Amino acid sequence: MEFVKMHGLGNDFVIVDARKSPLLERTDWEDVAIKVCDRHYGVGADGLILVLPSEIAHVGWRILNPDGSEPEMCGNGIRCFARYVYERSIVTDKVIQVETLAGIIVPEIQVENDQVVGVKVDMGEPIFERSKIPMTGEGDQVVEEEIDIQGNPVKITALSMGNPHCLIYVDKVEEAPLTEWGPIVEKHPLFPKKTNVEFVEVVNKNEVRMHVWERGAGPTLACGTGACATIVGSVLHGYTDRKATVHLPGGSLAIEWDEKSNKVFMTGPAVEVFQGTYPLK
Ligand SMILES: N[C@@H](CCC[C@H](N)C(=O)O)C(=O)O
Repeated sequence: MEFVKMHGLGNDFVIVDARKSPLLERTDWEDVAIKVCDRHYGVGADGLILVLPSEIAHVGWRILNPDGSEPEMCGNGIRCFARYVYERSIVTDKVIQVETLAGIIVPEIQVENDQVVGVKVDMGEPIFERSKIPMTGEGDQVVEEEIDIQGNPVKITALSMGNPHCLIYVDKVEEAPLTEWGPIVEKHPLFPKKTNVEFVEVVNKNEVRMHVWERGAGPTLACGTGACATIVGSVLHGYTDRKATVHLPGGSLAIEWDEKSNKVFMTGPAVEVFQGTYPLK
């Protein structure tokens, strides 16, 4: 299997063109993802991304987490995917429609002097309805809801960017109990499909710092959908403006929650690291 390794702010992916036989017919991609993403015995990545045909968009994709689970969307991954399909002329338009489990997502390739300098993505509208996040419990929206984590009362704000996110605001993100509470909240019974967990420190009206524990992956250097959820949640709380920067361990993302369209836009880099061949059985 030929692949390309790419990353967006250190959130890294193995990308495979699976549009043709025999890859198109494979039914064991969950197992392949577990093996390929392994950092000791595989290529090492935060996700496996497949390029697929689509009947309703320019191109289709699948993304699989390192544990083999299938998320609905991935912000950093879709920027890498967009650059991959554009630079290989799989899609020649700079505005690319991608069929995902979260609907059609539209990344736009940014070019300066014939070089791709970044990707801006129309990430669609945030979803607040509890049942659609999905979450169990009472009440329509989940803003500052108290849950118990190891005997500590903790306020959470939750929403979906196609995939579920649970925000926890902290004074200092460096001191947040990421690896301790992350897996507990990820698998909390309130989230029937599990959740991504973001610890957020508000710096000012235009900047936040965020560390993420990703569903099915653990701590990663960045999360695009998480950055979008962070700014949407921060606007709801009155902590930031609609246009703000999210600083992550791997770098920064520019996020805008547009008032008119209600859509969230994410802008950031997509970098190719190397190409290779992986032996599939
Ligand atoms: N890193 C991603 C999110 C990948 C999916 C996530 N692990 C999930 O299960 O929802 C991003 O950049 O958004």
